[in-house]
Amino acid sequence: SASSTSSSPLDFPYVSPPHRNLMVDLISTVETRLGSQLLPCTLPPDVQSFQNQSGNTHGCLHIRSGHKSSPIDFIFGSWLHSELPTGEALNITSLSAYLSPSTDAPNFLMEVIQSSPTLLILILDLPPRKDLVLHPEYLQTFYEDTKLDTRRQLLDKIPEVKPYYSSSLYLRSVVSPTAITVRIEADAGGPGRLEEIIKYHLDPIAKVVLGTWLDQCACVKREVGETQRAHLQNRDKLIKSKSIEIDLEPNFPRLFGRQTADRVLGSIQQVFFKM
Ligand SMILES: C=CC1=C(C)/C(=C/C2=NC(=C3\c4[nH]c(Cc5[nH]c(C=O)c(C)c5CC)c(C)c4C(=O)[C@@H]3C(=O)OC)/[C@@H](CCC(=O)O)[C@@H]2C)NC1=O
Repeated sequence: SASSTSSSPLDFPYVSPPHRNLMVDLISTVETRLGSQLLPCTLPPDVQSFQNQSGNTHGCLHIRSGHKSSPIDFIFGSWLHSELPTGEALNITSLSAYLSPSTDAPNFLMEVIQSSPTLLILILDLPPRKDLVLHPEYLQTFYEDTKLDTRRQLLDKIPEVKPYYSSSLYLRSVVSPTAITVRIEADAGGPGRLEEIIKYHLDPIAKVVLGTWLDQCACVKREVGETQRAHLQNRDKLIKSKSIEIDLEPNFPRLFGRQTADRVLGSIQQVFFKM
């Protein structure tokens, strides 16, 4: 149906063209590949797009749940723009996909946080959904055989790329051994340098990681026993609530005011926990 292939209204208006093109390309790749398995976004319009009283902070959120028969739990894309008192702007763009307990394959996570024209943080990973020490075959299948670490090593070669350590030890524990968590400071090369790194390095690498997730995680049948499924359900629930707690709860009330933050977080929880 038309709704299954509708391009999402996420137009990422506040970021540079290479950054916008990357996000739009990734979302259209997901919608093309998985659109037939996804329900349309059912968030209220004032949650799909929201802003603070003074209108200097805007957010846009698009979440599509998978059909009951689909291994996709939901996929969300979002952008957040906040003008800082210094005149600079904070831009956060994200694309995440959560799989349902019918499969134990990894999820997909990408967050790009830009806090100045020359400083960008990239989190790009397939977060594991099973303990890698207890399940070495899981490490082999999703992280060794897919050669994901070569992408991380490629990025490492760029002089402006440095490791990024989230202030949250919990989030550091959630990502995979091949996770890309970097900060890119490109002030030396002038304003165009950061756009160049996004266009020629982040773009192709993000597309390979998403392609790996689509081919090896979202579209592959995995056998999950009853007890394993219950364990997965619990683990997924914990990660979802911790992500909201760490990502959103510290910032949303401050950025949007209590009323808007409560409305948006309430809607997110309804979709995340199928309430
Ligand atoms: C599962 C593994 C995860 C990892 C590894 C992870 C990483 C990080 N996210 C951060 C943030 C972040 N993300 C989003 C998008 C978003 N998140 C959710 C969650 O359900 C929804 C529903 C949406 C769409 C609305 C916003 C709005 C936002 C912030 O404001 C916050 C940030 O940038 O502050 C500067 C950072 C916080 C910790 C830190 O400062 O180090 C850190 C980099 N977040 C994970 O979930």
